[in-house]
Amino acid sequence: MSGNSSTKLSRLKRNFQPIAKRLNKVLLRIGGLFMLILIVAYAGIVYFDISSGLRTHLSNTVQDHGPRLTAALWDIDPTTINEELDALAALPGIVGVVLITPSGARYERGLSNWVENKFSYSVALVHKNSSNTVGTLSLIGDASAVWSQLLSRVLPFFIAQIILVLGILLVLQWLLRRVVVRRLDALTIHTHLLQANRIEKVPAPPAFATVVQDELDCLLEGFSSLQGNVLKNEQEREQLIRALAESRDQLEIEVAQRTGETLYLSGFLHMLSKDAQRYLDLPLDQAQFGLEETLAQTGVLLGFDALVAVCFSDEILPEEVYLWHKEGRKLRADFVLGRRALYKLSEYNLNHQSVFFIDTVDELDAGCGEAVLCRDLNLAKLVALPFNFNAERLGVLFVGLKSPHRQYSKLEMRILPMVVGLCSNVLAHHRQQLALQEAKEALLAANAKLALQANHDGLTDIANRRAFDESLLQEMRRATRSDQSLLLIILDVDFFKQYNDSYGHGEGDIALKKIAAILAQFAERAGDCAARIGGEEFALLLPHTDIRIGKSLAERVRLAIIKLGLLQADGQPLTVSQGGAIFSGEEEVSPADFLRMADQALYRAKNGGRNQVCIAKMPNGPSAGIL
Ligand SMILES: Nc1nc2c(ncn2[C@@H]2O[C@H](COP(=O)(O)OP(=O)(O)OP(=O)(O)O)[C@@H](O)[C@H]2O)c(=O)[nH]1
Repeated sequence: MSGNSSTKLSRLKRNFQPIAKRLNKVLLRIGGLFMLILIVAYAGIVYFDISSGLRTHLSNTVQDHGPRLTAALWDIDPTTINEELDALAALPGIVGVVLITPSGARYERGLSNWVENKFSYSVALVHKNSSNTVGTLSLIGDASAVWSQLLSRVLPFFIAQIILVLGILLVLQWLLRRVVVRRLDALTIHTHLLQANRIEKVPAPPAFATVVQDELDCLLEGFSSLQGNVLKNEQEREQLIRALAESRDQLEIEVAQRTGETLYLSGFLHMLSKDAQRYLDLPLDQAQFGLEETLAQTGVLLGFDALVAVCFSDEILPEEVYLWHKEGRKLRADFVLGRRALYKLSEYNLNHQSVFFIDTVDELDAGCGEAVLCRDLNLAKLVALPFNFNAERLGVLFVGLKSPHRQYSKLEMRILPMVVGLCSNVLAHHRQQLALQEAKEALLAANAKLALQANHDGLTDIANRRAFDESLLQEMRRATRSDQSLLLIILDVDFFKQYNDSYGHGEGDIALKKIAAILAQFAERAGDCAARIGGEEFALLLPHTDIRIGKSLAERVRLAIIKLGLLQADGQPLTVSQGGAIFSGEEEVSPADFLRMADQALYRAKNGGRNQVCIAKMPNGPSAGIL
């Protein structure tokens, strides 16, 4: 306890002590007064008792000695009178004897001043026979004996009274201390300890046995009320704190649960998003495995027994079933749910994407798709979650349980739509990918056809003029870069007009095709090009071919065409004239110049009698001119 608290306690005690002291004084005075009254009363009683005893003693003495003294006075016998008087004076308690005769004679023994003595007894002595008074006898009692006797009797009483009163006072004081002062102390301490932060540890205030309407009672009542109020407030506060703590704990539990759920959900979402990402990277033919992996992960995580994603058939694909089963069970081969064959799965559920529970599999028709599914997969209950994509009914996800007692939890029912969302996205993506692939293939085919049409000659199926021009430019650049020679041969069918005229255009076309096919055989290397560049005019572009090889090759072409056996109407074989040119890669000529060179050589071949080969070199080259 601090110094300040001690001072406070002392001050409190000081404030209450005068009450106790006043009570002590009152008790002391009442006790003293009571004792005094008792002693005085007792002394009075004793005094009267002693004095009356003395009087009785004197009276009895007179009774004893009176007759003899009366007889002696009647007989006037002085001796006897004196003897009797001496005898009387010698008696205890008698300090003086006075006898006065009618004649005035006076006999005295001992104390003579009897008038002042309160304890004297006088009696007239009367002769029994004559009834004459013969004298007056006065006996003087011993006052000192009375006082000493009084003292001897009152003193013990006085002492006893003092002891008794003191004892009573002590007892009263003890009781007062016990009942009042100690309680005052207790109240003081109680008051001091009466603080809000330790109110529950403060002992109950002392209780008085009797109801005393004084300030202590008021104080006590006040303290009790105060403590009661404070305790009540404290209890209410504790209840509130407890309730608050309980609410906080509950809140913490809920937060933890929600956090757990959120973590679980986010983990699940993470898994799904990873799966979704994975699907994008999967080749088309592996989408099924990817989806079944997702179903497996979902089933294992949530503790289901089977997950089946049924994707309805459409114009592109037949019905697809993606399955995961805990024990590896498979579905019957002829299992078909179909877009409209769903048992009990109402139109409403399908249209509104709402979950449909099939709690009792036994209620299903034996032949329906769900019954087959449950039987094959040994399931007791199903939940069906339809899924759409772009307002198109895409399919249904079935989540099956083996035990009829296992329930679908709220958390699961929050997660499953995510799986459904993923399924619908994956399947839609899969189908879109397939459709896209088909479209792409068609486009590629169309493009290829177009490219073919753009670069190929429709009649002869070899390169056309456009492709030839590109090839010529390309190969001239390459020849320049690699410093390699490039051979260009222009071929023109001789007297083809006659042939046409003789056999018709159809036969002419056939001849052109056959010639083109021969040319294609001589342009098999990479970079070689056989093209139809005019009506009956062809070109051969052969990289890495020098003049010697070129001449030999042109000769073989000429012979090969003759060997086709195409004959003019006069029996002569259908021949071609060839004009060639060599580009060494060094000359600075354009494709048009190069082509013109070959054309000039062809012109010379025609003029030279046809069915022959003329090959020219660049005019600025080392061997320019016609060979
Ligand atoms: N059947 C057919 N004939 C064609 C085609 N293109 C051009 N011709 C014909 O080829 C002939 C070319 O005749 P000309 O230019 O007079 O030359 P030529 O008769 O071959 O005589 P020279 O070239 O001088 O030997 C024409 O009759 C054309 O009708 C074609 O695609 N099909």
